[in-house]
Amino acid sequence: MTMSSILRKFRRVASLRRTLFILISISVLLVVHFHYKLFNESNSLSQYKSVQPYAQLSRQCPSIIKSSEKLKRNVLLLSIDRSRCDKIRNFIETVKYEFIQVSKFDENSLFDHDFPQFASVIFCSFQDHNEISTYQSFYAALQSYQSKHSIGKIIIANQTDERLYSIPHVTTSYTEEIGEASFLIHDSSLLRITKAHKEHFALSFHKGNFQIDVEDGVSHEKVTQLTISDQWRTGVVHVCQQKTEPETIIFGMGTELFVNQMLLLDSIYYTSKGILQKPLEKNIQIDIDDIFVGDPGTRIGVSDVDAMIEFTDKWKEQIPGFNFVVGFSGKFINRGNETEDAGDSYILEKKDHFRWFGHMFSHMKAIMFEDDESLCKYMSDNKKFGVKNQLPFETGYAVAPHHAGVYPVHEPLYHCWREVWGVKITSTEEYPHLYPATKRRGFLHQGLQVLPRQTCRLFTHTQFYKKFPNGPNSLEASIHGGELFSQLLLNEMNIFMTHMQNYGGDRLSLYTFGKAFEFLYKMTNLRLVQLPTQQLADKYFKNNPKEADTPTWTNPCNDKRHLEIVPESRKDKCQNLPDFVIVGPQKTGTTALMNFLKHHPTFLSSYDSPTTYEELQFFSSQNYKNGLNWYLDLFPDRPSDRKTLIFEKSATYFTSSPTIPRIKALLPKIKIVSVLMEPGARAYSWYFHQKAHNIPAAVKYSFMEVLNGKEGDDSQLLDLQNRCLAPGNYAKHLAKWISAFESNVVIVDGDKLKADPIAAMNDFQHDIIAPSFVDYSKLISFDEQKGFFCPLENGKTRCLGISKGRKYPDMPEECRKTIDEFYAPLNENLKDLLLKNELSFPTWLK
Ligand SMILES: Nc1ncnc2c1ncn2[C@@H]1O[C@H](COP(=O)(O)OS(=O)(=O)O)[C@@H](OP(=O)(O)O)[C@H]1O
Repeated sequence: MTMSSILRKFRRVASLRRTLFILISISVLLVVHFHYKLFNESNSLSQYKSVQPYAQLSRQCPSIIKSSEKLKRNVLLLSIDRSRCDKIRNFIETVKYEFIQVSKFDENSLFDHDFPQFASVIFCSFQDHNEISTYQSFYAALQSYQSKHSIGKIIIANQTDERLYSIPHVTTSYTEEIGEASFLIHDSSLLRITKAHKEHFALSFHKGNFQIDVEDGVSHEKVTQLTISDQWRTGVVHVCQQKTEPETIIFGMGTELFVNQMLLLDSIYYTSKGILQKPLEKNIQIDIDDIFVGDPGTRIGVSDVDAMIEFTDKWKEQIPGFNFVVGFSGKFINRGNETEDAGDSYILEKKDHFRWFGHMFSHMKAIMFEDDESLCKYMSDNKKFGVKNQLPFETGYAVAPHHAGVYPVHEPLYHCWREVWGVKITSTEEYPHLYPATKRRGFLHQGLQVLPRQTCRLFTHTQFYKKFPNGPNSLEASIHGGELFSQLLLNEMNIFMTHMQNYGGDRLSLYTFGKAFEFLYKMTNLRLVQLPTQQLADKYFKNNPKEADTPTWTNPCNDKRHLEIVPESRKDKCQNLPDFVIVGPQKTGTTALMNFLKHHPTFLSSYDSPTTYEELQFFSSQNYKNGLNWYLDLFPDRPSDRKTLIFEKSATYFTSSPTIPRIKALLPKIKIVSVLMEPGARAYSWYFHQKAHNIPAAVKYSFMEVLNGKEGDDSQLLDLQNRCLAPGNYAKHLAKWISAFESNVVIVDGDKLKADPIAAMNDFQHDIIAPSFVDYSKLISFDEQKGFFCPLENGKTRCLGISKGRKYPDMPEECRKTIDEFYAPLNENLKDLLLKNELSFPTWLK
């Protein structure tokens, strides 16, 4: 090699180095600049503006004196038009206060001895307050209740409020403006969650806001004030208790503004004298769904891992117990570029800074595995990876890859989680549905505690601030008073799902949560804390005992997103759910009806259940815990070549209280078939049924003794009497079915079904709108030996077994008289109910 060629090469290398140096310097500058931009530049919504300071007002109303009364923890929502309460009800449901909504203003309906007490009163609009106060006796009774228990009231401007309303001591003026205002929250006596702010902050607001002015001489607190076009207005006002009026908190704008959401919580607390309160401490957990899963260029490197650790340490100071909870799929380690592979090794080295849970080895959906064996094997491979790398596992917790398998439930996932990992807790955003987020709930299934999970709008593809869906402002809005802020404010517990990609790129997760925590702590006195997941789950289900139960199963066919996460082989199953259910009551001829329908070409009955035979008793018994798939597997496939109505019958449904909401949730449009036999004959038949099963009280006491049982008698006798007679109060039970299923309730005349089933079955085909009509005289015939009509098979009658159509003596006259007297008024109620709902009368009722 000549000297000149060496020099040329040296120059080339030097110029390459120079270029590299310049490039690196530019990138460093860019990174520093962008990092600064992202983490230090304030956004428009949280920015404090320097407007002309407004005189700070001092507290005028007394500080809260906590009540020692044992009032029921209900919020009373009052409105003439129920829909005006929709937004407030949604808010109350989100924070999980119990509530009673009243829209009929007869004092007896509110204050009779059954009516539960309440601890806070909300008028859902100014108009409602105005109009309800004209129901004088009701309003007086309400005020006397409020004064007796020192309960204040809250009045909220609604978007339907379009004129001025008179509220005692207050004048309201309506403005149509929309725009940006400078806000100020004064230090008033009702603040608990909300922090007072001497500085002003900018906020955009919607159409329809009221300015509230209080009469001179009436003590009050201006809780919020805002300037619009340099004019000061009062947004929320607290009128202290007056001689004749309870204290009143008036919201000049609805509940959409986040400031008003905070203040509404505080107002409920204040007006209920502390009876309705939510803890100031909230639980948080941030899961990282899929470490190691992602295309090269989208993954995390060493510096990203360092940033995660740095933020963990910083957040630990504000959030005791904070750690990211990280899911891993071992197969994908070292599948990135060189920098990212270094990041993979580095996070394993720094494993103790995180809490880990196992995904699937290759991050496949659990629903791809139809059987337990292959799914469990896949999970085991991932566990081996975790054990080999000595990852500190978060005991008993896991999340399902791709959100699939937790809800709708994929049973093998539950099984393998328990077997391979000992999982006891998981979380999902799908129960009962992804939207609305405010209605997400937890549940228990197969020994697992399933917690609700929240979204923070960071998905695998959300990597860069500027490319945030709908622009960075939409992220900022969510953080500063929008969706993310509301979740932190309103939910007692938030498990958020993030992804590895949100820690690479612009590290959007660190940015989003950093800003969200900052804003929450600036605006509120709330404090966040993270618990180990087992403690979190125990706490959640203790605080929400109603959710510590089997989920209320919903139909995946009615939710596109749910249907997508049902295993391929089961996707069609929900098409087989029944079109009608014969709900009973017991001993009215329901089995005969079912049997006759089985002989019709276009009615398809459910299969027998392994335990309860021809009755599935899914909605009314422990079978409900077996899960939806158990129920679905008890129905035949719906034929594609002809129209068919699928049905099941369970006579226990008629009187069972959990059944109606469960059927309604799964099959909102289903038809409900009830067979009504003369109730005295039904009671007599039921009594002999018990006797045949050697139920001691039925063996011991005659039917007359059962009818005559009175207070103080043998408890077994009274129990038998109640179970014998109560189902015959048809009107009481039927009213509940009609209220839930309205015109979809079909009545079958039980006496006619027994005496003239050909006519009864023809009526039924008409009422249920059968896909094809058959003449039942060709399908059934009277069987002399049985003494009943029976279906014909190959020209011969095939009757029901000995337990249906028993032989027993006719009812003694004395009993008939007593039972007729008992049911006479109840049958009158039934007549009224059927008439009101345009349902036909059974012959025995006429
Ligand atoms: N065709 C036919 N065959 C047999 N039995 C008939 C028929 N039609 C109506 N019934 C009456 O049905 C009564 C049994 O009612 P259920 O089937 O609803 O009883 S159960 O609740 O399912 O146990 C049964 O009550 P008992 O006579 O007391 O056994 C019958 O009165």
